[in-house]
Amino acid sequence: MAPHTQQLTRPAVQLRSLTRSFDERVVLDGIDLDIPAGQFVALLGHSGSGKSTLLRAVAGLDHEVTGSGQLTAPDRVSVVFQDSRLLPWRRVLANVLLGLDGREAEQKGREALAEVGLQGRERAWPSELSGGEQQRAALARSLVREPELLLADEPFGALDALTRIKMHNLLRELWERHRPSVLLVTHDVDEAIVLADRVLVLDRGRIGLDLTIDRPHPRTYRDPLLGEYRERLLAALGVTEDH
Ligand SMILES: Nc1ncnc2c1ncn2[C@@H]1O[C@H](COP(=O)(O)OP(=O)(O)OP(=O)(O)O)[C@@H](O)[C@H]1O
Repeated sequence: MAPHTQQLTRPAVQLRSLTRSFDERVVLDGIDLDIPAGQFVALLGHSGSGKSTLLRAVAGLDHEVTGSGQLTAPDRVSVVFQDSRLLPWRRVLANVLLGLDGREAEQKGREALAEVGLQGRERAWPSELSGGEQQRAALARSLVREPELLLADEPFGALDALTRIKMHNLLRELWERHRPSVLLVTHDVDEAIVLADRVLVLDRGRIGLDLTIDRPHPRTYRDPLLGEYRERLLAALGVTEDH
């Protein structure tokens, strides 16, 4: 079990020489990383580079792997996955409240659903929601727990391009309002630079590039000044624009 210690001082997440292996295969090879409280960080890397492994380690969900190193993360951590993981036999509000009881919790659940634009859908079944709405409900479920750290593993990967842009705006708005630290795993360089203030590239088990995106929000894909960041990230991923 990952050693999660209560952390009252900054940074929110601290990894020291974090190593994780599956059998003989080393996936994370001595990672050092600090994420200050309230920072929005995106994690890029090739398929199989270990992004999910890193996120699962920070979430304390990596029971199958062997590993070493030190890991500090806040107590209140929420995780959102590519698939909403709503329970099909529970209505939307009941899914959001899962494990929480009482009137106060219910009120917070209703407020969280309103925040993600699902007011009036409290009694719907998950199957009655679109993919984007299901991800909104998943975000509401994480919000209601007032996370200090939000971990998101390709949360918009299965959505169409238009819905994805709406979800980007929503996620950034929620972040502005609640200011959790965020670690967002994505394949999408544009998603990373539009949303995050800092982008990491995982390469051969290490952080190959740690890039601060110094542009104001809201950002759009068309911002020409984001082009330079895109190029640096693509180069770190071994992709050149003429391919
Ligand atoms: N439960 C497991 N058992 C054995 N090997 C695993 C397990 N989970 C992941 N791996 C291996 O660890 C490596 C990193 O996987 P991980 O899922 O972290 O990569 P990723 O960067 O998130 O990939 P993707 O972008 O495709 O989701 C891969 O080679 C994968 O095969």
